[in-house]
Amino acid sequence: MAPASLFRIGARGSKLSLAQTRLVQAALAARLGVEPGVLEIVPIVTSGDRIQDRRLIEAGGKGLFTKELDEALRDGRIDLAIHSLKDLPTALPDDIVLACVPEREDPRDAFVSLRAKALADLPAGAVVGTASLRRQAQTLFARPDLKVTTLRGNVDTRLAKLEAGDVDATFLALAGLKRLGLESRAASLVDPEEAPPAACQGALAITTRVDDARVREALEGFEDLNARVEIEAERAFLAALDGSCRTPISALARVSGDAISFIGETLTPDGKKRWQRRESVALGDDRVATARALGARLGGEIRDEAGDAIVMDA
Ligand SMILES: NCc1[nH]cc(CCC(=O)O)c1CC(=O)O
Repeated sequence: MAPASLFRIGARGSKLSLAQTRLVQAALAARLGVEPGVLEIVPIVTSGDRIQDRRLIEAGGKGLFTKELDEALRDGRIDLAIHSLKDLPTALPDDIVLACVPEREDPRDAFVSLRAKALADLPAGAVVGTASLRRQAQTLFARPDLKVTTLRGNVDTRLAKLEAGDVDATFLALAGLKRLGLESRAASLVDPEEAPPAACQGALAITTRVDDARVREALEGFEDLNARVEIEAERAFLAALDGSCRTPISALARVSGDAISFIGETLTPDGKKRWQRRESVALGDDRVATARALGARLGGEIRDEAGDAIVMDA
């Protein structure tokens, strides 16, 4: 007889999403002292997965990957939803809450290439493929002599295209490679001081209904407070910059003891201009409030400084 379901966990059905959802399932089951099987995984197809036309994805923004999960929470088809935090919009619907941020995986980008150990080693004119506007801009900022092109698809597809020689190099989140057991594909790791990753990279989000006390209670103690503090700083930075999908934005906060250090930047898509801030402050008693204030202030400073230069036309 199948065990009774305690909670149903919704997530996108992609390989990476299911891999990270299984990790959460195992860790949460261990924390609650139950068999993993009673936390049932329910794959949910999102508009972002269905729509093949990139322009529609850009028009709909990040919400295209979360709307169906929010609806499944509302309908009671699932009790909690797992997201990559970097794909979660900064503003959530009023009835949905970011209930828990589990332990964060390594936030760094991996440089992946069969031709070079690092970006600096690529020959002039080499082609770096990535669908990420941020990675394109950072590449051109560091190496204006390279070519950038879009490289789409899931992690497997992108690695296959690299192997087929479509591009000379790409960047992938190390966290995703690790969760898929593909860490060995990383030729090197990007130093966040040189090119910070996407805000919230490597972190996962567990969302639920605001009024679901049973789930919120079960998630208490599963949160990693340092990860929460870091992502709150990074999301506040994003929100202050009004991160449209068309603005390359990077942000990384790291908590160490009572201090938080933050590095964040935005660039023009052609990589010709970059606005960057870095700062460390003491966290004090209200760690989340301090982190949010820091991210919001630094994001606001960059917004004021860059002004129209970062409001891109389509
Ligand atoms: N943009 C897609 C995406 N969203 C989350 C991850 C995995 C890493 C993470 O959890 O931050 C990836 C793949 C990538 O950027 O290489």
